Amino acid sequence: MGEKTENEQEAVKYYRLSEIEEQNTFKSTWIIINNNVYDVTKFLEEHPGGEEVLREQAGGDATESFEDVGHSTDAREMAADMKIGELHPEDREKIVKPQDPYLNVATVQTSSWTSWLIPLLAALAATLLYRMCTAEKQ
Ligand code: HEM
Repeated sequence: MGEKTENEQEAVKYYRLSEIEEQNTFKSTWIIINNNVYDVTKFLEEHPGGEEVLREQAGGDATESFEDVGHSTDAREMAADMKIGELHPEDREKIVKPQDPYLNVATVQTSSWTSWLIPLLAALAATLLYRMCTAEKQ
């Protein structure tokens, strides 16, 4: 009793990202953590961190938020009970979130380039204006 056969242990259910993304409702809430898919529908109300944070991640990758909180071993064991499968290997690269901050950094760098160009132009304009004014007096 309770013993798993070799087949049961090996059988991993793979879900495509598109299927997981649909499970973002009250009726069914799935989240992805480290490429594992968890059905947290029944856990929403019990979550010590609140249901809101889980619903925000519903249907998507919650790895970063989950790790940021520094969940206990207990929490990880609870998660293991809710695991229903894994993200399809072909879809794993689609959820690489850490790239986003780098994209943001690039955007910030572009805007800082314009932020020194504008004062430079303003300074040039001021110099020209000053020269024009002093020229009139001579
Ligand atoms: C299956 C997934 C999850 C399980 C089983 C779980 C379980 C738990 C448990 C047991 C705690 C109590 C503290 C601890 O033992 O570490 C906790 C706290 C917390 N969780 Fe989760 N959690 C899950 C996913 C998430 C996700 C995805 C987020 C963020 C989006 C999150 C945010 C938090 C926060 C902010 C706390 C801290 C609450 C506080 O200290 O007041 N959790 N979680």
